[in-house]
Amino acid sequence: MVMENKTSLPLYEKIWVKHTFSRVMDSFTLLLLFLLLAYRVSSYNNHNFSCFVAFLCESWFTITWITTMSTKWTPAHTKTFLDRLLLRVSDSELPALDMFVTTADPVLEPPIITVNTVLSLLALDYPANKLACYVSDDGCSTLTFYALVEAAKFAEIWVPFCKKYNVQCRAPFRYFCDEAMANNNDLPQFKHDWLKMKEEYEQLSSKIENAAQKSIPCQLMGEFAVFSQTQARNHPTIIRVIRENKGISDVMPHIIYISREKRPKQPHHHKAGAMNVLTRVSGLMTNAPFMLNLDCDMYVNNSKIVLHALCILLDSKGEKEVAFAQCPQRFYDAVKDDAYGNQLVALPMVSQFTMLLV
Ligand SMILES: O=c1ccn([C@@H]2O[C@H](COP(=O)(O)OP(=O)(O)O[C@H]3O[C@H](CO)[C@@H](O)[C@H](O)[C@H]3O)[C@@H](O)[C@H]2O)c(=O)[nH]1
Ligand SMILES: [Mn+2]
Repeated sequence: MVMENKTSLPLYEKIWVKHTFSRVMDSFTLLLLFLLLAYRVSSYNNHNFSCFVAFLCESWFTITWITTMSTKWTPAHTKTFLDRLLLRVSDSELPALDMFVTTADPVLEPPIITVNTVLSLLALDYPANKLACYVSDDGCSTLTFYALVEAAKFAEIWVPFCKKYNVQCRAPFRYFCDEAMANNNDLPQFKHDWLKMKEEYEQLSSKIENAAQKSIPCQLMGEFAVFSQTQARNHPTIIRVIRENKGISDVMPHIIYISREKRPKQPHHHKAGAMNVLTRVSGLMTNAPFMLNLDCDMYVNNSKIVLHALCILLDSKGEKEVAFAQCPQRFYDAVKDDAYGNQLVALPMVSQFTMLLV
């Protein structure tokens, strides 16, 4: 018997979920929809306007139904094998990664939220010298820049703390929400470090909060001077390296602030425009073969997420077939009963219910 070479084992596996019953039901529903449309066409009468409107609405519903169904047709769980990846690729061989965070408005998207997103990225379980975090600020906000400069200082203690105690959720505002976290580690030093870290985070929050209360968040001198002649929608490009990684022993990744050029009559193409600039600037500065993108109101809740994604992207099959890996989104601080439907829980239920009405 030949022992299987450990380095040739797949790095991920797709586990298909069986759902024959719901497939049969969905196919039946689709058949009913087509029959209904066929009936509308066959009984079409030029003078019956309501019949025409009904036909249009039902056609639209059928298209929406098919689109929704196609996303649920072949559900699968993806299982990744981190141990196999780490056997195959050593720390020094792991590829570099450029991480992009976009923010657009310091009022609608408070900088403390963006700061938490950035902190969760800086503390990822991945060699820090391979990581660069780029923040695109479409609001060209002194406050956002100030918050990032302060966050970079806090990160110098936050990142080692997360790694030392293997913290799972590395966005401090979520981590410190749960007092139980203070007691879930038996190391004698932990409680002391936890309290200190909480205090430091509260100081960072209040610094940013105080700066937000002022019309000018801080003195526009030194690295802030560049903001003295800018307007949110009329300014040249600003690129600032907030923190530079100093090599293999440094635990902090690069942090780069970018506010792309904006002119009043020039279309900026929203997030797509920002992403375009991020890829161009990072292409010149670090040019990593992989990119990770988060909105400013998201955070990483699994510190090994990059390794999981690499299991898919570096796998011999995945390498050829997969262009990107995306995590399912989970929502925090949702409004009771999801009144605005943000969590997309209601959509499948509504489409089933509408079917009943049809
Ligand atoms: O001119 C802009 C407008 C938006 N954004 C950023 O783009 C992201 C998403 O914008 P948002 O208005 O929050 O859209 P959402 O509907 O909440 O986001 C979802 O939908 C977007 C597309 O509509 C996707 O790009 C997002 O990834 C997805 O989370 C945020 O980080 C914004 O800061 C910019 O950088 N520049
Ligand atoms: Mn959003």
